[in-house]
Amino acid sequence: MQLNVPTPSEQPFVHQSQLLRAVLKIIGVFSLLIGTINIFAFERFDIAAFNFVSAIVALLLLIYFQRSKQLLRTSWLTCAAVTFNVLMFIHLANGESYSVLWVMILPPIMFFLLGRAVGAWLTAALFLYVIVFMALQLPSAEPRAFSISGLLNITEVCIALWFLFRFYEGSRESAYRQLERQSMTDKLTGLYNRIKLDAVVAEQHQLVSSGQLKRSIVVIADIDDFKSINDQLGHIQGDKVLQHAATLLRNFTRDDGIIGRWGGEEFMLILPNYTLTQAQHYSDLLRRYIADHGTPFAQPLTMSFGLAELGKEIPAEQTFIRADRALYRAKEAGRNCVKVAHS
Ligand SMILES: Nc1nc2c(ncn2[C@@H]2O[C@H](COP(=O)(O)OP(=O)(O)OP(=O)(O)O)[C@@H](O)[C@H]2O)c(=O)[nH]1
Repeated sequence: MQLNVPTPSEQPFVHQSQLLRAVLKIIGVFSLLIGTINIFAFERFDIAAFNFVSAIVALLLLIYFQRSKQLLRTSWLTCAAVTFNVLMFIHLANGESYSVLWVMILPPIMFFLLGRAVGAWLTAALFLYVIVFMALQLPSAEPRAFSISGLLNITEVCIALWFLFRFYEGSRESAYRQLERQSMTDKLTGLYNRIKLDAVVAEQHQLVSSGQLKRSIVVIADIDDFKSINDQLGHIQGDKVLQHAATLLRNFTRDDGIIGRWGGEEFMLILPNYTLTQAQHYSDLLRRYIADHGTPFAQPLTMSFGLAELGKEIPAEQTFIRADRALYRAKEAGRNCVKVAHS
């Protein structure tokens, strides 16, 4: 259950940086392709020159970003370069051959890179500009038949939008999954946190109540005399002992149950389909496994265990209370032992 999760502070930066790099690469590749088409298919060297310049600008921005890591500045420069390029292309083509369609690639780029508010204002302003520009062309416009260049523009814009949205959605989904993992992970130990444990217990309770699961046992495991470990070694080393205890718990339980950090020096293990007797035996083996390993600082490490079965009729919180009372009895009995709450 160990999860490698980036720290929350680096997460948005990673996501935005990936987006920026993808946008610059897409712009670079597209500009090269379209420039080539403009030379060989239409002999529009002026437009092709713009395309090649924008490919070079995209490459330079990519290099600049790799070196400086200036996310916001590079995002603004990218948006400015793309806007300039699209508007120049529309002007050079006099708005003909569906060239105005290219304005459609601006919203995804601006929204991705500059955020919802700035993206909304900028794209609205650019759309307005293009509508006015087209309106001014109306008096001199002649009705034209659908042309090969019009078809190409439509195709290119569709492909560009497809790539942009496909990448964006993939990147958004992976960011969401990472956030989801973070929200259920205890930062210190990498085990499930209390939020996730509450959800697991609620789900198990529901399964037991509906008869889909025969039974489920909640085990609370607490490190003995952890305060004195902290006092002797200091808080930082105390954290390492907690991490070590988490590793031992994870290594022993593997797929047998669901394990997490309940809080402080307390852990919770949920054992679906175990009887109380089986869970008691299992917990005793776990107790011995931990005592045999000690702390990484050659000190004894023991844990006490309190067990309770999730009951059909009683609320899940009552099971926590009963398991906690059993744990209390284990502490009173001298620690390093397992006690069961019998209904
Ligand atoms: N290093 C470290 N210590 C913690 C953390 N969370 C809680 N603690 C410490 O855990 C200790 C728990 O102390 P007590 O509740 O007295 O329990 P105990 O010393 O383990 O005694 P028993 O449970 O009765 O065996 C306190 O000193 C807390 O400061 C943590 O994240 N890191």
